[in-house]
Amino acid sequence: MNITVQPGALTGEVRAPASKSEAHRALICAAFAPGTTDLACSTTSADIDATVRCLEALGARVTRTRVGFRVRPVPGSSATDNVPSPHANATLDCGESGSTLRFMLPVACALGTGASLVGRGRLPERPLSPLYEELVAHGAELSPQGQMPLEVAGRLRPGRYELPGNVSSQYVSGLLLAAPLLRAPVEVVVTEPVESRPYIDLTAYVLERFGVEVTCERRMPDSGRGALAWDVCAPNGLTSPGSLEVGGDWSNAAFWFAAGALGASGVAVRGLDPRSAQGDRRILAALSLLGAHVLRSPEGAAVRPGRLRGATLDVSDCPDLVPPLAAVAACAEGTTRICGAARLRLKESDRLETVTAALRALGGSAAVTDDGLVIDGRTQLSGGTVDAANDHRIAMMAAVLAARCASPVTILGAECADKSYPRFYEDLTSLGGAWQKEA
Ligand SMILES: O=C(O)C1=C[C@@H](OP(=O)(O)O)[C@@H](O)[C@H](O)C1
Ligand SMILES: C=C(OP(=O)(O)O)C(=O)O
Repeated sequence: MNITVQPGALTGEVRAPASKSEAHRALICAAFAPGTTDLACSTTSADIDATVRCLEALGARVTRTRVGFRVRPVPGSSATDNVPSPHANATLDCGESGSTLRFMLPVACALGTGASLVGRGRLPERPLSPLYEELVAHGAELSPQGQMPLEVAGRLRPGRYELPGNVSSQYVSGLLLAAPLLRAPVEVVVTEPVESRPYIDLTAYVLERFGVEVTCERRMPDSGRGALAWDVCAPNGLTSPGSLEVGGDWSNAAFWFAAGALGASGVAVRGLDPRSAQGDRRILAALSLLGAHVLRSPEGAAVRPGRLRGATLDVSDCPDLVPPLAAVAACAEGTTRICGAARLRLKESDRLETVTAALRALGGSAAVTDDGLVIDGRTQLSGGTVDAANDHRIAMMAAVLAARCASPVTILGAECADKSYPRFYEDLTSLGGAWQKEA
């Protein structure tokens, strides 16, 4: 689907969709915790649905309720023995979701009943190394990397796992989510710098809601290179909290906050926890640094335009904020340097290239550096055609940039927003955005 968004400021208030990062983690824990878990999760998305599909293929029963999901665990996850016995050799369809693949792979290895992981789009090309090698070193038998289906056999052993901190935090989260299934101590040692660290903390936070203690301490190994070590010991596996709320999604709300900074009288997003474990709530601090006016509330926040000026932004802990931040930087006076973003090359698209291409297509000025972007701001952009490159965050970035364009913005492949935010264009309309589908 190609759409054209008319120039014009957005204004008003929307409710944030449910956090996809929290939903993946809560669904996986619930699928292996004895008893029924009710997850309050107001919306779903293609990525969340991919995790649901994988858990159902293993034997969990997940139903959509009025408020979210009811999860009945994989057979065998009972209060007495709690030894899951999933469907053997299940096909786990991860769709295009990197989180689903990187979380379900260690989980499938820990279950030890064989599985076949499949996926689409850019997913088969997205890296698994060195998680792959660590899994093999601990008893998993995996078909060659880089091709799907990825066949899983063998059974993972507990113990000490070592990973670098600069490829994907999803590797660490996947091992932590698999650890309670092993019933013996698991230690994940991650060499610094540990990028996307808030996502690992979010995993620990959700595991703790399911009765699993996760500790983290800093180590200084003989090599002199610092490391963080996460320890999980869950001899009794997971315990369902009965019900759990999935918070609003700060990563997706960030597009509306960017629209507020680029607009006329501001945009508010409600349904966001100001104390959320999601690292992307730092969007507010970053927009303040760029000169926007931020008003926090217990329910979320509102952002109004200010005198926007360039800044240096280190995004190593919040890579998903780059598209909305780049949109604001493109309209801020002076130069913005985004650093700590090398990993953006490994997302749904090579996001350093696709953000740059999108800004240039709309008349902005941006260039890729070794670990990020340099953006020179303009007060107004021209408008034009952006290829979303099958990347939801590029489509949403282009849509909010229409606020500062002189002529319309056409987005090719705009439907990819469904990956994390199927209601995005409806919410755009409710904020006064005018758009139509192209024939
Ligand atoms: O664990 C998660 O939920 C995520 C971790 C991050 O990935 P990396 O750790 O690979 O940067 C982030 O970009 C992704 O959208 C979601
Ligand atoms: C990179 C993302 O997700 P995933 O890695 O789960 O595909 C994203 O949502 O921007």
